[in-house]
Amino acid sequence: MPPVGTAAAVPAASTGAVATTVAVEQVGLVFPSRSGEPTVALADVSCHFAPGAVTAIIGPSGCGKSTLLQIIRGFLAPTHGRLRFVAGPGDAPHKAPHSAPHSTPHSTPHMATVWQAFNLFPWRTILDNVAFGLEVAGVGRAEREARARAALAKVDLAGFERKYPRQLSGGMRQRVGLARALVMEPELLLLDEPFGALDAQTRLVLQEQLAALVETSGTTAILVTHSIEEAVLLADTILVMTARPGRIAAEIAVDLPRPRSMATTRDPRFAALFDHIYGLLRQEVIRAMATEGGGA
Ligand SMILES: Nc1ncnc2c1ncn2[C@@H]1O[C@H](COP(=O)(O)OP(=O)(O)OP(=O)(O)O)[C@@H](O)[C@H]1O
Repeated sequence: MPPVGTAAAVPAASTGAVATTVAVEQVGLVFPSRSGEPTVALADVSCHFAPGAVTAIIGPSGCGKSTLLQIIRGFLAPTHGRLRFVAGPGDAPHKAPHSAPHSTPHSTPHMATVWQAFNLFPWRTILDNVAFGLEVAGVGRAEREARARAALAKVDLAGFERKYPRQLSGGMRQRVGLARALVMEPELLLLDEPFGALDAQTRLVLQEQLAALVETSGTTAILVTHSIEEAVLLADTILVMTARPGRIAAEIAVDLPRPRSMATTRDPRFAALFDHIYGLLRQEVIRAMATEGGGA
């Protein structure tokens, strides 16, 4: 698993993230196979990730969600199609608009990723785990420690700086993972089932915390999840993917007010969105099961 947040260009402390638009244009990816049929993971995926907004990607297992994220991260090259990144101020509905909007083409934005596996270095303290990406980028000790402390405070882990990962619960370790991504002040934050390995109660608390963090960060965020509830709670837009080969089946705007919390899940609009997405997903899951059953 690659280390998190090790890109070379690190914004200076407290400058805040510059949001990035990601345009995915007719992207396809085929995994070759030495024996048997190649796997068509993605077919002609076109979608748009708005600057400063949270976009959730949801779809049946194996439809290519993680593959799409890996392409955006630059770890996989698409077989066809292209990606475009545009730097500019965030204009997500829940964030304050900037006074002089502008945007410029951008080669590769500064990205950070939070994976389901914690991937912390067991021999480093929590502070040194969070500061790792800054250390790799050559940021001096005093600044990186100050930034790491501030990131830990954002995820309610002030006071745990000198502990080691084994001394923390799973939920706390995942918050360290989140702090490690946030400390890099990424223009693009990629979240691949970040809470998938956690128990239900811890997951609820972390979803609420993440909702609060993304509301204030201004970073463009892409969240891959299996949870409809998580998608509706966190996202401005939800992309529902088809069964493999993955395409975008629907793009759904989530117009629930922010701040959102568990109380939001009792809003009738939440239930309506949940049912709509469940209906779309159910069709795709049944289609995926039929394809697998047919041996395709
Ligand atoms: N390195 C690889 N080589 C060959 N096939 C692969 C590789 N990585 C993924 N696949 C296949 O590509 C398809 C898409 O995989 P991917 O992990 O992107 O799906 P996903 O939607 O993220 O799945 P899940 O929800 O189960 O995590 C699957 O059929 C998977 O088996």
